[in-house]
Amino acid sequence: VNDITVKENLPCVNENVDDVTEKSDYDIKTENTRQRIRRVVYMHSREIVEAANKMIKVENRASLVSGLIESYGLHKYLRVTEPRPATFDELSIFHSGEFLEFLKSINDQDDEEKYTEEAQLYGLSYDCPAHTGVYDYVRLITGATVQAAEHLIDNMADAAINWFGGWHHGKKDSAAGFCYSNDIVLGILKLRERFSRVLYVDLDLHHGDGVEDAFCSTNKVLTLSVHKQAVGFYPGTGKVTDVGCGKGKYYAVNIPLKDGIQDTEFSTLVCRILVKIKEKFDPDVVVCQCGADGIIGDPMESFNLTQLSLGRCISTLLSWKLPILLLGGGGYNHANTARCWTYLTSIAVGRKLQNDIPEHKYLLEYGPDYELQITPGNKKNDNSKDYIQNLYHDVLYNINQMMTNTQSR
Ligand SMILES: CC1(C)CN(C2CCCC2)C(=O)N1c1ccccc1/C=C/C(=O)NO
Ligand SMILES: [Zn+2]
Repeated sequence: VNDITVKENLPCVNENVDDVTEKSDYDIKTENTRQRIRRVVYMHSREIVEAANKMIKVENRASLVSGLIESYGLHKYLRVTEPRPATFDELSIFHSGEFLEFLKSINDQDDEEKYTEEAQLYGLSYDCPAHTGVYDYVRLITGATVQAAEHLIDNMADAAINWFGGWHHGKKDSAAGFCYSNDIVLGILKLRERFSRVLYVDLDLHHGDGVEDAFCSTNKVLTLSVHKQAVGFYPGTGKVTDVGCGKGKYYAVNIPLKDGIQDTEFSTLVCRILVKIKEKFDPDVVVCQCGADGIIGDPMESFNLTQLSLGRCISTLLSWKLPILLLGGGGYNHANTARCWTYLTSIAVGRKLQNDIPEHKYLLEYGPDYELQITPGNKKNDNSKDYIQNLYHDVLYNINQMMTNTQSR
């Protein structure tokens, strides 16, 4: 699918492009021909949807996400790109050879034999089982994220989307938290081949520990994670005092929150912190993990967000006009996750969407309202005003300790 020619989409503009002031017809015409329509690469193929569908705990979610995006006709505004599997060597840029050899060895086994001693060693256990074909799955998902990054490096796109990626708990030598590899770390390492400073933003309900750990001692990658923090809640890391180490001290930023936070409070806090980080760190490229398990209706039953929160964060990041990589992640209410990522895709391409879910194969999954917009619940908000105020100041204090990009050069 080629990206649309400008004349076709004259009436619609990217909502982030500055408004055209009063101009003559000629100016408006030339203005529109010159107007930047964001080039958005969208990683998608039947093969990756089928592989992602098989992932336990998110069965069939991939079909819902890609089905809803197509039902709104958004693929007409996207550069749909078939992902290629990552090679063993590409995966070993971050993951250990032993871990990869193990994943390869169990790829063709059927499910029973997997809970061996060795499996436990690599983070695969009863509550994080590896299904048949797990190595093929890891190659495809990770290859898609790395390839999306390559499009940004080659300036083939202004934004790149891989809703099948975003597995932020993956460790160098083990699976963790249902992440069998860490596609995000490999995507960031790919971006670092070309970009000097990478900003990583993690909007998932859970702390992005795998990505933070991988880059905790460098000042070239700033990791920002906003997540739930509660006793016994996975993974348990990500306190506001967790700021990174060595040369990377103050280049890890954590925003730990309690249950019940809503759109306005969440997006105001995150966007104010993003603006401060932009000023101090001056990133060249952005990677954003858009995990949707903080949305109301998710079985995690924690935050009280709708897709508007993530939308406001993405709009802020897009307004910076930096190359940006958007990734998926958690999200266990599959219809709401599809609603969220379809909405974010529409912001990236600058198209407004009707609230009625279009007629398509999975329409029934969106009952009983059949609407795109998610309605906030009336959960108690455990985040007091004081807690949010103090948290904001603590986070700002940490950011101000960061050497400005000029000082640290
Ligand atoms: C098994 C699933 C992934 C699903 N789930 C819920 C929702 C639906 C059924 C119970 C969990 O708590 N999970 C987990 C179990 C152990 C460790 C981590 C996670 C989730 C990680 C995550 O989302 N990171 O972003
Ligand atoms: Zn999560």
